[in-house]
Amino acid sequence: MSYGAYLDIDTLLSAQKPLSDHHDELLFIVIHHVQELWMKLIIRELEVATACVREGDLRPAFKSLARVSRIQRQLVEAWDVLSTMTPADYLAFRDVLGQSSGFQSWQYRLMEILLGARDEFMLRPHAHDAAVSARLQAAFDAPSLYQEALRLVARRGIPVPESALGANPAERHAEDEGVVEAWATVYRHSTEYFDLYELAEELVDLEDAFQQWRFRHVTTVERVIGMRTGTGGSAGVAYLRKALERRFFPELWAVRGRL
Ligand code: HEM
Ligand SMILES: N[C@@H](CC(=O)c1ccccc1NC=O)C(=O)O
Repeated sequence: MSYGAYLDIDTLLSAQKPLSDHHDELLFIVIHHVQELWMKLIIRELEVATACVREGDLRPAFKSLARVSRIQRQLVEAWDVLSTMTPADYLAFRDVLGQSSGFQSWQYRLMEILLGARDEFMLRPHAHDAAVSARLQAAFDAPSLYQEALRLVARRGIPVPESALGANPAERHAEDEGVVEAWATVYRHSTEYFDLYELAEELVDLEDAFQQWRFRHVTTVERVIGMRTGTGGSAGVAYLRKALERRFFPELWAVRGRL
């Protein structure tokens, strides 16, 4: 066994296939590949963390979530490299992208779904791919990390509204006053519920970093293509700004104003 054989480096390094001769297209491809690889690991850790929370086994869940946080730092930092690409550098090869777009990143959607996002539009771009669709749909129909956290809170004897516990996990979770109250109990009695309190803070860290990623994405997009519409057919910057308003754990943010 050699380094190259074990890591299948030839496959890895043959996957960057620029369609133009423009210098920055390789950078554009590498950044996406790096981000997709990190997303692959995040998905695994989120699946493990969700299963652990379901079992009430928080120690390994914290280990996974700590790893997710560190990977997220890498994802956020990666924008710095891409922001060295000027509008002219990007526009030189943008045409070769056709109608392809980040909308079609199934791993990104899976991360959002595992965390608790539930929007039918997320599944549509993947309808043509049976394997991917099945994986997204399975996550969509299963309790999210957040739902498992709320179920654990309820099992500890803190009242959580039945609707938020997810009789139907595929239903969209809207901000719920009763859930804010449940988290307020955890935060007010943090010595009694220390592990739940720690879990809540880990989730806030995770959403904080996710928002930072979205913010750096939209800022990079604005500096590179301004207010142009996206190749995926959206309004571009305006759409991405709207996505910044989507929260996975709305009550964990709301509770901070109530303590
Ligand atoms: C110059 C670089 C980039 C530009 C100009 C850009 C532009 C855009 C635009 C305009 C959209 C909205 C969809 C559309 O209409 O096309 C979008 C969505 C998206 N992009 Fe990028 N992007 C860039 C780099 C990246 C990178 C490096 C990633 C990392 C994987 C990424 C991932 C995504 C994802 C996941 C979405 C969907 C977001 C959502 O629906 O909330 N993009 N991008
Ligand atoms: N939506 C971008 C294109 C784009 O960024 C993109 C195209 C193909 C593969 C990945 C992409 N990255 C993220 O959206 C644009 O409108 O320029």
